[in-house]
Amino acid sequence: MIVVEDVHKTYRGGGNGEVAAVQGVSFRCEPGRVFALLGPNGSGKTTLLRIISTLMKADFGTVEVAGQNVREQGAEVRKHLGFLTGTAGLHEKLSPLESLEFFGRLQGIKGKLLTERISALTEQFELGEFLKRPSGRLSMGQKQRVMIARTLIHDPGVVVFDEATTGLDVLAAKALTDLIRHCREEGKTVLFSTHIMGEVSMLADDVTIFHHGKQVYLGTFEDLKSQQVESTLEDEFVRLLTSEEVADA
Ligand SMILES: Nc1ncnc2c1ncn2[C@@H]1O[C@H](COP(=O)(O)OP(=O)(O)OP(=O)(O)O)[C@@H](O)[C@H]1O
Repeated sequence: MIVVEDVHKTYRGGGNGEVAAVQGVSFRCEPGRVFALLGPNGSGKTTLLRIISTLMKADFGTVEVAGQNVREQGAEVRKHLGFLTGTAGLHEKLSPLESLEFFGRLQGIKGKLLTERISALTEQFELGEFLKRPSGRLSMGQKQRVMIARTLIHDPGVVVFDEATTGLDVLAAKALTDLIRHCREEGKTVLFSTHIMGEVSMLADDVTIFHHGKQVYLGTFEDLKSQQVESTLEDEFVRLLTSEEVADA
């Protein structure tokens, strides 16, 4: 479970003055459901996901992951959470096996348990053929599978994907969408960000739409569809964004 309550974050300094990236956001992601954070570029998605993943602190508001407060119990939160971003990379010289061992140890897993986790993930993501090859010599799709396995090494109950399909071809993107469905079947809490409505309609049970750091929609995907005014969901997404701009003006 992820509970986000009235979170605010403003970037200060850096030459561009103040940027109010997240402005009073609240929602709840339930176990066994997939929650999508949909928004255009610069709407605050990454900022919020970094706060949820303990990589950044909010100015105001609270976030709980698996019942733990991200500000006060960061280490505990990280035990329950896997975080994958589209910009994540692998150390070129380390093999997938070495990466998995390294990240497993970082999560406090060792010995027989670590060996068992690595062999389960090797099977699930078909890493066997290149498990000991330096990562610099893997294809994009192979690297992506290793990064997913690395994210899941500690079998987290909560999984967060930040624009994780960016730059992937259809097969690699499909592997990721299959994984998201698999996580839901296993009863995990899944939160993913995207700027693509098609990914939301393929995967999400619940959705919030971000614009300029504020929520212009929060509810189930079914309700979004049933309240739709425009003929396509893509047009409905644009309508929700532009009506918020009009309201702000
Ligand atoms: N470190 C930073 N310093 C100053 N401003 C920042 C910083 N990081 C992000 N911003 C600004 O905060 C706003 C929200 O950015 P964020 O990256 O959270 O959005 P996003 O929805 O993830 O965008 P994208 O889809 O392009 O990745 C943007 O206006 C961005 O320029």
